[in-house]
Amino acid sequence: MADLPSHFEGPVHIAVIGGTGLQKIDGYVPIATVNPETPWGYPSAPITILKHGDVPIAFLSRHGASHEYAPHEIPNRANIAALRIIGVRTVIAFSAVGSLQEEVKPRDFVVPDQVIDRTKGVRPSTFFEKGVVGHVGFADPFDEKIAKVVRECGHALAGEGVVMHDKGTIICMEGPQFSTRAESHMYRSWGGTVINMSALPEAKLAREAEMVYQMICMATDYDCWRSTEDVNVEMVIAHMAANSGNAKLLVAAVLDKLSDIEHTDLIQGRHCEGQISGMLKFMTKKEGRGAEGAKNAEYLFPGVWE
Ligand SMILES: CSC[C@H]1O[C@H](OP(=O)(O)O)[C@H](O)[C@@H]1O
Ligand SMILES: Nc1ncnc2[nH]cnc12
Repeated sequence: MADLPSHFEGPVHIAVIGGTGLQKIDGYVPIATVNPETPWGYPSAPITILKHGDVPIAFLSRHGASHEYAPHEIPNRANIAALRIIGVRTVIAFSAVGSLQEEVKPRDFVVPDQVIDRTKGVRPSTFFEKGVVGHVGFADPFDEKIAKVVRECGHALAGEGVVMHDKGTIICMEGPQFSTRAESHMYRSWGGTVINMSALPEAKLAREAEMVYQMICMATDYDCWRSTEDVNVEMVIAHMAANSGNAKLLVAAVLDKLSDIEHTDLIQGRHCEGQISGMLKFMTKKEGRGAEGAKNAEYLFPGVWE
């Protein structure tokens, strides 16, 4: 990667954020690595730009190039801001999750449609502060249009052994320790389908940044509610490694589908455009706006205060 250009001309509309066990995606030619410094610092790793026909793809490793960031240390604001500044409007986020339901077996995929926040407030989770107030709708944290594409791709790969669950609620816990048995049972009673440590604030920040965001989960364990074998890191890594072929097939199919001309407006996030930036100006009156907060919002949305 060292000798790749550190600049890429032209916007990249689609990004994949890879998580545990998906630190890179193979089969694509890398054409650049970019590492923008944002008002919130640098992303967790340089962003690789991959050649994919006429529709380049950005890839970012959530936990860093060597998995050096624990879930609570991930520079989520820098990650989302850096993707936004290079043009990304659609994020496919991949996550290794514990299953909270019998029918979601290790190595199955889930396209979540809801999330319950069990993080502990220690992660910076908004771009809007320091004299700029913004409240965004988050009733449906993921994007139904992208979810539909992911589901279709998943079901089309059934012959390859891909098992896809069309809906589900993620419990996003703080970690880095796994849950207690009592917590795991409680999450089940809440209707949780799967559990991870990284859906939030990533999804909230993507919403604030007017980006289309959909997580794809792959189950790696039954957490600790099932009283069989309790989750541990080796188990997570082993299932991820064993099924990484299918994970990559699925991601590739989704990228191919999203690159179709019919999805141009979707991947450019046209249906979200202006929803957040349009609201900011009316929220905090000009005379009360903080210089730093205003400058940060301007970074995300050039011209927002005009
Ligand atoms: C290694 S087990 C816990 C770890 O795995 C998941 O990572 P990611 O969502 O980035 O795939 C989970 O969220 C935890 O961060
Ligand atoms: N059981 C679990 N709890 C939280 N995050 C996870 N990631 C994978 N398995 C997990």
